[in-house]
Amino acid sequence: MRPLLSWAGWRAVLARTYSPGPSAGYRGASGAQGYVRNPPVGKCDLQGELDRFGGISVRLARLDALDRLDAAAFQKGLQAAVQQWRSEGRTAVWLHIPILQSRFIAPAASLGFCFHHAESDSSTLTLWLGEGPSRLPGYASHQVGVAGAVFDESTRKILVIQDRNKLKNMWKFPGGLSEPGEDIGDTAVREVFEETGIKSEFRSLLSIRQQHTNPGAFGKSDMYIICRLKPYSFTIKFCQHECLRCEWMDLNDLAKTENTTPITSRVARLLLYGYREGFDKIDLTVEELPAVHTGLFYKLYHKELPDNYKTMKGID
Ligand SMILES: NC(=O)C1=CN([C@@H]2O[C@H](COP(=O)(O)OP(=O)(O)OC[C@H]3O[C@@H](n4cnc5c(N)ncnc54)[C@H](O)[C@@H]3O)[C@@H](O)[C@H]2O)C=CC1
Ligand SMILES: [Mg+2]
Repeated sequence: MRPLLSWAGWRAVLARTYSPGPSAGYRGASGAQGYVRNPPVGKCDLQGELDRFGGISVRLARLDALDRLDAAAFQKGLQAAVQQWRSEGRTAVWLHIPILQSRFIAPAASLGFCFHHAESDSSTLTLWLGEGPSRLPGYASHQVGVAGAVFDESTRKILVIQDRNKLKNMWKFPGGLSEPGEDIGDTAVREVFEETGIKSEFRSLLSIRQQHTNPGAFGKSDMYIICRLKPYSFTIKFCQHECLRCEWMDLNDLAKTENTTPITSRVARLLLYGYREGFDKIDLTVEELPAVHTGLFYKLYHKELPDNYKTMKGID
């Protein structure tokens, strides 16, 4: 068996942090902005990253000798490293721990580290070193659910389901949770298809509900967004796992029935208003725009803006 890495060796490794250089370019999950890939440091190649807010990001997965390190040696080394970072004026430490190295969580916690977030295969702990209370941003605060109000203008019918897993069965729109990285409209179309077999396309965003300490969101806040969709198939083949019933219902009936949730009732009435007075009265439409700093694109939802206002041509 190879010997465990000594405290002195671990301290030397951990205490070595790096400053961003001109070739910085990597953006870490912790929000790390500048980063330089460093030359290997002996057997333990610590990738210490300094972010643009003066915090240090330590990824234990990048340490060569991790398997040979015991929790007590880690704690001593981390304590010494924190002391050094503090003396260097660092603002915070982000500690990324692979799930199989979770034995390092308790020693870090005993030094004041707290959980910031966890993904399926790793956890991230933080320690604020700066002045006053922590200014580190929290992790995701909401779960996002999206439903599709699939409305067929030619028949005035709307697609509704009753959820199999609810104690009280009320009519509601098919929908479900958004996948990471999924556009709102795509979630609505996917969920509607999975739950009802109906194919549809996105038209607009109709409403957003925000609810805090939601039991279905693990006590976090829930954002529930309802989209207007246009159907292009009509034969229902509903999911037996999730739905008890599914049907095309007259929009007037849905707007008047008591056997529905308040949010479904309100959106049915909103749709009826849009159907009679023009959907432009109720629709938030979407446009893709480029992000200035990242070169990425995003979707912006708002009431339709006349072209002359988009270009500001002829507007004083
Ligand atoms: N006011 C309304 O009309 C309602 C709105 N919502 C909103 O819809 C969104 C969620 O939609 P859903 O249709 O519930 O999600 P979903 O369609 O993504 O998933 C629901 C399915 O996930 C599975 N599932 C969920 N929790 C589970 C657990 N703990 N164990 C095992 N299986 C589980 C079940 O198969 C369940 O049928 C949320 O944003 C929520 O607030 C949900 C219900 C009613
Ligand atoms: Mg669902």
